[in-house]
Amino acid sequence: MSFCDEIWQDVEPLRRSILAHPFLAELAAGTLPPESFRHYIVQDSLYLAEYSRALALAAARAPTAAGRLEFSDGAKVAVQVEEALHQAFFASFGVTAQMAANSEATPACLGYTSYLSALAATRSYEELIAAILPCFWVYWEVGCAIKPRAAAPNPYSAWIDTYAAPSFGEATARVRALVDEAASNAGTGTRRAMADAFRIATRFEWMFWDSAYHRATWPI
Ligand SMILES: Cc1ncc(CN)c(N)n1
Repeated sequence: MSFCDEIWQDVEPLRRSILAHPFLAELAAGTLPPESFRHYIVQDSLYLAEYSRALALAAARAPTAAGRLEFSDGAKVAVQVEEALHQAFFASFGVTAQMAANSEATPACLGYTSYLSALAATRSYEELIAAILPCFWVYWEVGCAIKPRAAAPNPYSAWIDTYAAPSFGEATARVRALVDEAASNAGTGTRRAMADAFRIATRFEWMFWDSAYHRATWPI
């Protein structure tokens, strides 16, 4: 079993909770309240700006050319491709540039991005890329799970299609291979830290959808 297979199995209960989350169930059914999706898409745009920085830092620290290429390309895609998706949703869900610019990151969004930034600043390349992986892999799993049962027509079909696209699956497989390669050269302590980082980032994925579903704000 590869390292990635092990850490994927380790987060099985979290993945089950993600797949069962009402945000995703209602998104698949096309019944998710537009306010919840608007909340998600604005927060996701804040998230992706920071995620792209984490990818750029991973690219800078990657020991191989394959890693530098993959993560620098990912940094570009996070800004260009996913932002284009967001802009299309902003237009159809009535979010103006001004509204997006004035939005503050929620605790879930800031927690996730700050965690990635902290790893990039103070931990190993191995831990950083393990924390980067759920953003690919969890979305790929969600996209593939939702697509066959999604209602049609569905106001969220562009979102579903993006994360069920074969090209997204291929990018996920390439990042997984980089994580496996890093783990195969790492000692026990680093591998344990990588598994922890992967689990924490997967938890943040659940929290991100949950926060959008409840349209969370700061409690004070
Ligand atoms: C929070 C989050 N995680 C993952 C993805 C997919 N790149 C995303 N758009 N947003």
